[in-house]
Amino acid sequence: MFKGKKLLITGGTGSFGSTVLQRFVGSDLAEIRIFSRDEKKQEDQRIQYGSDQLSFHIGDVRDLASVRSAIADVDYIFHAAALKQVPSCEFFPMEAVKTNVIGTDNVLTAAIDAGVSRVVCLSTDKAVYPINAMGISKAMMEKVVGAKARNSADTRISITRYGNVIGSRGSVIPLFMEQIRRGQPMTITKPSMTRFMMTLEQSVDLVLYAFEHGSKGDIFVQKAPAARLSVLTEAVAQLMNTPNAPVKVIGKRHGEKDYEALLSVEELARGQDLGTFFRVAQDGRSLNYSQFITDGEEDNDLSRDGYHSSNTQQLDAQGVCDLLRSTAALEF
Ligand SMILES: O=c1ccn([C@@H]2O[C@H](COP(=O)(O)OP(=O)(O)O[C@H]3O[C@H](CO)[C@H](O)[C@H](O)[C@H]3O)[C@@H](O)[C@H]2O)c(=O)[nH]1
Repeated sequence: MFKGKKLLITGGTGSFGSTVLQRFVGSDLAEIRIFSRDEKKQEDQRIQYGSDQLSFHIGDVRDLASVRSAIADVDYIFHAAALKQVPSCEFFPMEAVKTNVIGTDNVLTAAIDAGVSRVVCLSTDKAVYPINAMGISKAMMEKVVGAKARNSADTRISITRYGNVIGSRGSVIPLFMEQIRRGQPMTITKPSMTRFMMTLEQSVDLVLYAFEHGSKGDIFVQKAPAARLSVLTEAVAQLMNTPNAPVKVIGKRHGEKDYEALLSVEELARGQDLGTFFRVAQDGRSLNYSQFITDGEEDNDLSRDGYHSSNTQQLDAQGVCDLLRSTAALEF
């Protein structure tokens, strides 16, 4: 599928893009094109890989013209560019709208116009029952993707949703590690909070699965275990050989949830369980609702709970340690 093709990664200098590069540099892709705003991070990747297979485009998904020029002649897109920090999006919600909603609309408009054959858009568990600006903007992003997917004949667009990615840039585990190194207490917001835990490699697997199997508008979710924050600090302390490292409870930050959902009740009821993944197909009905009174389907069983970080498999400290040890981005 990839042989001789050109792949564009928006937000390609982030944690996800870097993991894709580790896997695909040297593959039979003709070109991997990185699209992002930060010239320094692009320069770092250019030096790190020193590969002719890579090309770099400076631009911003908010700017349709820059997106169009980067997308010309591309076959596939992984759309990872996003504002993703919960607290900062709470303070600057319109910035989240510009990047996550309008930016996605720009990427898909340009992709459809350019005849790109497949696009996978990355979303997050925070888009399910969203309560913060980041999640709300990602939920809107999913709606934009759904609408674009419905109306595009030649470009197959799907979505992946996943939870917290261990060791991703700006996330809590590297922060805890840094705090221990500096002899500071680990700042924990609420010990009983749970978060899904996925590795960067799993996030790439999910995108590749969606890329290969996605029909238009499909949402793919990877099943994942979760852990309480208290278990997370215990595991990090253990791996850093500081079992008695102090912890300071600082309270929930703006917009945070006690637990995250990867599938709503309705999505779980109509989703397909594929073993490792769930697939939620797009609702294929048109806006002509009157016909559904006669042709409509029975509601599925809505009695089950959604799929969330408090009812999935819960890891103990040993389980978290095993996961963290397998994460290349973390050096203990
Ligand atoms: O000093 C801190 C900072 C955070 N946390 C807690 O650690 C957990 C994870 O926090 P992160 O900041 O690592 O992640 P978020 O859950 O806020 O959001 C992250 O996960 C999302 C997916 O759910 C997106 O990927 C997003 O980009 C990414 O920041 C949260 O329960 C948070 O309350 C602490 O205990 N102490």
